[in-house]
Amino acid sequence: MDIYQKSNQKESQKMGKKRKRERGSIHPRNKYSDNPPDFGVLASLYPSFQPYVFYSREGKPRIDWKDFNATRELTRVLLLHDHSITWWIPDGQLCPTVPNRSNYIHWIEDLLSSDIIPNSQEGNIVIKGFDIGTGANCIYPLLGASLLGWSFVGTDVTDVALEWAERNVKNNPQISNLIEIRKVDFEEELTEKDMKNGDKIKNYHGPPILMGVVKSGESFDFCMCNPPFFETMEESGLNPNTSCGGTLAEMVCPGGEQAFITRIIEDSVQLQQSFRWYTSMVGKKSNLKSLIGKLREVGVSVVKTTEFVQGQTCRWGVAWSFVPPSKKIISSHVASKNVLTFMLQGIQRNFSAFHVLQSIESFFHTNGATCKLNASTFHIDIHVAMSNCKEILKDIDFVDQSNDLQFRVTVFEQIPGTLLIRGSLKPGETSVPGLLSSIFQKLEDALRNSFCPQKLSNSDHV
Ligand SMILES: C[S@@+](CC[C@H](N)C(=O)[O-])C[C@H]1O[C@@H](n2cnc3c(N)ncnc32)[C@H](O)[C@@H]1O
Repeated sequence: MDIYQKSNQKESQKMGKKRKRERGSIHPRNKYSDNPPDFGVLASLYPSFQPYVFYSREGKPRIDWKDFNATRELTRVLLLHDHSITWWIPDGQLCPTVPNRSNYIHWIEDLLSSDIIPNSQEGNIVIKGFDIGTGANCIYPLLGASLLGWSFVGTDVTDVALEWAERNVKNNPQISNLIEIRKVDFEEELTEKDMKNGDKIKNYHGPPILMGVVKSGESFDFCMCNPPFFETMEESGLNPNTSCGGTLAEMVCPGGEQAFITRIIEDSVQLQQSFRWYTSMVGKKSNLKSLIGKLREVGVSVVKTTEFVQGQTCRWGVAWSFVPPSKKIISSHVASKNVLTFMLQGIQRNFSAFHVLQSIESFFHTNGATCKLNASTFHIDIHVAMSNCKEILKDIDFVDQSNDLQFRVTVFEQIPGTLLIRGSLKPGETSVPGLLSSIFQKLEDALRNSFCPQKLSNSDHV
């Protein structure tokens, strides 16, 4: 290899790493994050896997991702080898990839251990999860129970999914007491014609999802869902590069994932804090945006999103809660000596952080202050000359007219729809006690009126 090829190779490695960083990557706690499965080693340990492994010209062991039998056998040996799970699914059922599904489990683990909402768990209580549409593969309960000791209710609607999920649980007595498979009862069966006409039906009208399935008095730490992504079976066949199987009932729902997840949101409004976190996987980024809008409309207290990237597959995760966020994050007017902050929650969808920044500038500007806006760092340096700013200082009776005030206001995006506004005195600057805080109170009222009028009362008590 000459030097040119070498540098080309280095360059493409660099580009590869850059692309990977840009697109996100496997969760750092994922078992396969530093150790991707070695098909050669697996083939030597598991003869049943051998026939599916071939070697590239460079001598790298590979499998044919379009061969359902190969992907199913890979999942079987990975679950056995790395998780001591005995597992199988019948032909044609959706075949999960283990590293990919593990990312979702680890993201939920992050949410549960974060202090975004207060942790209600004390002591060593087993975490309770609810897997909506667990499938024949029952992958999330099996992984969650074996990796983290979580307990699960896994639901489904089809006989084959329920029968095989039960089998997969029973075949693993070491964790079977942690998993309950629950049948979703419903009267009206969706016909194949209904499913195929899915693109004409935007509202979900299938079997119950949470309401009517969650029993009275039950509560869970989280729910999770890999929803039927597609509106039609034709749409589900768009990716010719993989063959993970998947039947009509597994892959398709009238209205697609948008309708399915919207129903989960509607159910969550009824069930409120019966779940600490509601979560779902989202297959299309365009759907994520409108789902976040819907979540803001129904007044959830927190929304979090993530990207799951595994090889060529990219999916998103959305999580929300009705539990009031930890005081630490949202407390209004946290005053340290020269720094004040307040949160603006429930900002209407059509407004961005930049709109808020501009509105802060115009608030001070129309009140006679001098402002210098820096759009790249989202801050404004403000100079309030007492003699020019009578309006803003009205009702503030302790002002020493001889002193000017210089401070910086910065806008931080916390989560979608929530901004943190921070005001800090210029280094070395001192202020009449309470002056900055009084000005800030006026700014907060003005911003709330402009950007989140309906949230005025809500934000007062969180
Ligand atoms: C895309 S598959 C996911 C299977 C598995 N969780 C996975 O990640 O591989 C969607 C599953 O949801 C089930 N399903 C559809 N509607 C449902 C409902 N209302 N309640 C529970 N499960 C449902 C389907 O039968 C199917 O098994």
